[in-house]
Amino acid sequence: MADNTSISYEEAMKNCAKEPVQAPQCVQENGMLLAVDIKRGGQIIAVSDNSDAVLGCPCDALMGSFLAECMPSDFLTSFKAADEKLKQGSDYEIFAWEAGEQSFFSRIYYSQAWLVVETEIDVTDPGLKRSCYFDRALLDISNTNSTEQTLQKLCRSISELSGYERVLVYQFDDSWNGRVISEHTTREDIEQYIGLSFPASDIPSQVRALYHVNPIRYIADVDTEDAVIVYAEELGSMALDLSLGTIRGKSPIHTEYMKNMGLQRSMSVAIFDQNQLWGLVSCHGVSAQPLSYSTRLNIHSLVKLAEQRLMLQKQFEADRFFDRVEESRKALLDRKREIKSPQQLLEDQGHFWLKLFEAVAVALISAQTQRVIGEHIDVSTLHKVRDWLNENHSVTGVFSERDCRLSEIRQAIPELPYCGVLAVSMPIDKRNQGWLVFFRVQETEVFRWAGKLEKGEVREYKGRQVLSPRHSFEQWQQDVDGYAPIWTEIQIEAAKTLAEDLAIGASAYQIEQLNQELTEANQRLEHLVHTDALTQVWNRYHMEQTLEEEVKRCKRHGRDLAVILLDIDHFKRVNDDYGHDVGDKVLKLISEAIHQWLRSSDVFGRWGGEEFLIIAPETDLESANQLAERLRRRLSNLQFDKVGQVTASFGVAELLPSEDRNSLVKRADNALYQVKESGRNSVEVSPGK
Ligand SMILES: Nc1nc2c(ncn2[C@@H]2O[C@H](COP(=O)(O)OP(=O)(O)OP(=O)(O)O)[C@@H](O)[C@H]2O)c(=O)[nH]1
Repeated sequence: MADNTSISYEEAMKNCAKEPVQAPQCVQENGMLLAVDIKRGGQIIAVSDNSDAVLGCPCDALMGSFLAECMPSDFLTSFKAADEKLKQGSDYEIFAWEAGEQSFFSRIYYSQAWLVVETEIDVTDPGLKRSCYFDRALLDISNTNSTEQTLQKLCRSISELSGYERVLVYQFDDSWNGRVISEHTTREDIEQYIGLSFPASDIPSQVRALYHVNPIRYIADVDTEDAVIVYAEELGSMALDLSLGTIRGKSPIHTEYMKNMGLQRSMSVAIFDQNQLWGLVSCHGVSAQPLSYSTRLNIHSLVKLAEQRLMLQKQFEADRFFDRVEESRKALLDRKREIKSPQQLLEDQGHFWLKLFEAVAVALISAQTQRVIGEHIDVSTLHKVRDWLNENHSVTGVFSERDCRLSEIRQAIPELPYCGVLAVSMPIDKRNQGWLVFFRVQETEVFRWAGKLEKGEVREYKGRQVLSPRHSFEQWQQDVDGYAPIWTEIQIEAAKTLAEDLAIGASAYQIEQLNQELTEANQRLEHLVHTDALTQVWNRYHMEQTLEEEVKRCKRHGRDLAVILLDIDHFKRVNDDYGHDVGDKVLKLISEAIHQWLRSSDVFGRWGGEEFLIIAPETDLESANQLAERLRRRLSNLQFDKVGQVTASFGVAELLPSEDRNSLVKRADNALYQVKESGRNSVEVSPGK
């Protein structure tokens, strides 16, 4: 992200990435190295030329001899145990040993078939009461409650423990620029880097890769010459891989970089988040001062403790976030409340989600639904978003984007004013995939860089263009547009969970809708089964059932029950003279009229053709007779379009204690027949009780 686009800069970056980050044939002079051939019984095949200064034994004397012959017994005992552990699979082992008055630390590891032994004298760190500091530091760090606090304590503790004048923590961004998020300095004249960003090129990829192998890099003193490793003659041009070591030689470019920064010594320790390089603790010293191996181990322990605290705090933050997500889920899936449509659920929860996801708009887009909470987005744009998501991301069901300039969705839908998009599919059904989509606006990201990578800082090194170590760490500010804040893993996970819940909500709602439709269909069916299609009064089936019930009820309670059977007179003529349609209309009008003239307790239905039945509960024969007479008169007074007057004949019967419904209707029918026989438009009563 550095402000450099020139070809020479990019080439130089690439060349830098090829550059080894160590001088392979050297070790720093604070320790000595020897390598042995295990197959040849531990014969020494490489020795650094400072062996005399560290072990008191010159290089020539060690070369070709066997470990068992030239190393003291205390070393050999510890070495044996450590070597066993290496054989069991550990990458490296360390152990302390003594010879005469002197204490030593050795670190052993394999470089291909050779076993490498690095040894340092255990110097006493001047002015430090290490154990007390270390214990205090452990307590301090383990009692911290926030990332900021943890890192502050870590920087301060390391500085106190080691005497480094500046200890800082870089956190990497997704482009591997390191931002200084915590810093402790011991002197006022030490420049502060807090808040500044160091470009990715300062810690290139091969350096970052090395931290995965060996999380500590220690430069004892930039000004001392490294010791050269001498190899046994028969090995020709071999080179040991010292990646697992701590005293590997300084790369000239790194040395120069440190000098430009005004540093005499440094140590950096990687901080990991689940095997991902999260950041670096970088310790800077402006004066030469030895740092014992054991203090370096202590610093590593503190970093490991802080790493645990950071991850715990991160988990705690994630838990808090998920607690809020859970709150929302409960509301979405609350079975006690009425079942709501997905749109209603979005309306209920949308504003809460906007805060939770730091978004400006959230939309639910499916074939049936387009609903947005927050900033307005028009429907046609929402359709395009859905179509684009269906076409490009329906398989994974997730799409997240933060970069305006690279965003495929922005290129496909230029009118979409957002560059931050997080979309998760709602698995309602495969053909009709719905999407829950969050939108963020672009924000200006401010970088305060420590120094500027200028074209002029590309230079020739070993015949090719490389980046020159920077001379200037002077601050400059760069405002980078075109990004929305990054969508974090937990936000993506939470969005997926909420979309699944919404999909469940949508299904429940669909089922509820279907149930309602089914109930309505059943009601319609019930109506059809019991109603006469032409006149919309009860049909014969219903009338028979009702009469059966009424007969039973009236007998049980000893109540009266009467029926009136009526038949329209000469109805055939109506059909013949005016047509069937007119006949139908007359039947409908007569039904409507009689229905209106009856009491609500009377049951009126079509018995067949132009014949109708009235069931009159709680009605004796005389009352039924009067009712029939009243109906006959009112009917004969009606005037029908084209047809004019229409009359009907009535047969009345009351329920006798001994009879059933068939007999009751039969007697009414007989009475009706008599009316028809004797001239029509009259009422005849079957003899009563
Ligand atoms: N338009 C129409 N006519 C019907 C319907 N149901 C029965 N009819 C007619 O009603 C007439 C009944 O004729 P008939 O049984 O001879 O009796 P009528 O002409 O009414 O004479 P009487 O009952 O003796 O007074 C027939 O022409 C049937 O076709 C119907 O749903 N619509």
